[in-house]
Parts: sequence; C-alpha cells; structure tokens
Amino acid sequence: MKKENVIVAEALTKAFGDFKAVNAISFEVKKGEIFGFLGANGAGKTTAMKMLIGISKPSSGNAKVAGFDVYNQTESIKKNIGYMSQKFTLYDDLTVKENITFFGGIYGLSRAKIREKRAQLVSELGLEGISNKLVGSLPLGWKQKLSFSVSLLHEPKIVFLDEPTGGVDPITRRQFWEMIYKAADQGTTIFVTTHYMDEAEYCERVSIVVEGRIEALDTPKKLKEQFKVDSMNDVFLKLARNIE
Ligand SMILES: Nc1ncnc2c1ncn2[C@@H]1O[C@H](COP(=O)(O)OP(=O)(O)OP(=O)(O)O)[C@@H](O)[C@H]1O
Repeated sequence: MKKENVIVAEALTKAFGDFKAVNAISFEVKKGEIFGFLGANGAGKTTAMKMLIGISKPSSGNAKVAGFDVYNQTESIKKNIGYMSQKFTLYDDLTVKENITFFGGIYGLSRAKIREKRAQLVSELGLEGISNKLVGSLPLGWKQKLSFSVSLLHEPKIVFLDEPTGGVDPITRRQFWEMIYKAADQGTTIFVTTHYMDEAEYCERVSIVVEGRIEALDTPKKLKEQFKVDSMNDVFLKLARNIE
C-alpha cells in the first residue's frame, strides 16, 4: 500500500527583500518517514522549517503539512505537529514532572491524560529517580531526550527537530536516534535538520540545501552512489564544492 504524503512543498520560497533565503524548494515526505534536511550554516533550513510549522508566511509557492495549508490553516498545523530545537527546550526551573504537566496543559491534554502520559514517559525514559529534580540540573543529553518526548505528548502526526542533538556525545546521540526510530515505527513522521553526517546516514531520505535550493534528495545509499563516495560527509563536501 502506498503511504500518504504528510508534507508536500511546491516551489516554496521565502524572500527577505531581494534575497531568497529559501528558493523554490519542492519535496514530499511520507507518513512515518525519517526525512533529513541538511545544509551548511545559513543554507535556509530554519527559514524553511518556520514556513512548514506555520510561523512564517511564504513569499510564494505552496505547502501542505498534515493536510493543512501553510498560508491559512496554521492553527490546524500547530495542533498536528511537535517541534523541538536546540534553542527551544524545557523550563530549567521546573522539575521533570512539572515540565511534562505544563506542556501537556499547553497541548490541551486532559488532566487524566497528562497523568497517564507522565507516568509512561518517566518509566520509559527511566527517570523514576529524578522526576522531582529541576530540569536545569540534568545533563544536556537527558534534557534533549525529555524534550523530544514532551514534543510527542499530544501524539502529533509530524515532529520537526531542528538540530536536536547539538553538543552531546555520539553515544547519547545514538540513544536519541533510537527514540526517533521508535516514534517513526509508531507512524510519526520525522523532519530533522542536523549538522552531523553520521545522523544523515540514519535518515531514510536526505535533502541537501545549498543557498536556499535543494541540490540533492534521495536515500543516503543512492546519494553516495550518485556522487561516487563512501560517506554522507563526502556527499556533502562534494555538493558544497560544486556550487562554489
Ligand atoms: N528575518 C530575516 N531577515 C533577513 N535575512 C534573514 C532572516 N532570517 C534569515 N535570514 C537569512 O537567510 C539565510 C538563511 O538563514 P537560516 O537561519 O534559514 O539558515 P540555516 O540553514 O537554518 O542556518 P543555521 O544552520 O546556521 O541555523 C541566512 O543568510 C540568514 O542570514
């Protein structure tokens, strides 16, 4: 059975004056897919993501996210997506439990549902011993895992992750990716930006953005074949070099 597309972008563009930060990007993402969105600093990833999550109006082009239009159905988009970035995390001065309760409330979950989700999350993450500790006292890797779980509290169709694993060691990043796989297995679509090329290898398909345009889009295996290299790191370097 063909899986449905949950993100569809057609010539999506964002201009700031004469400068096109995102220049006519087109792609589709399927339900349950792990879709990587790669690019050097300033390539336009965050600008593109902002349009997709409904906080920035495109200059031209079209996009639908979870079936809703990015121009005029942004409230519906927000209800159907989760979002996590390195910059937007949890509240350091609330405990683990308080953060879960707080964000559950923001997402409109009932008190009973919040209680159920909180118990499930604390147990799944093995946080029993530290659920009453302030989030600010936790190591960064734990904060990221908790933040990812919180972004899934309302069971969104799609979760957008903007460089979710910045600054932590490879083992912790690997554990984080195990959580991503689990969410994808359960049908959640993952749209992820990263600077780590090992993480690009974990994605089902990867798009590479160079100066606002998607210059390559395929599975990591096919991209390596196409560019005749052994690693995503080399694909990335080759593309960036060709553009210069
Ligand atoms: N509000 C704005 N006004 C003018 N230019 C902007 C604005 N927002 C972003 N830009 C420019 O658009 C380009 C793309 O920025 P963007 O933040 O989307 O890149 P990025 O790929 O997410 O980079 P990074 O990996 O550093 O986060 C950059 O040149 C940036 O300076």
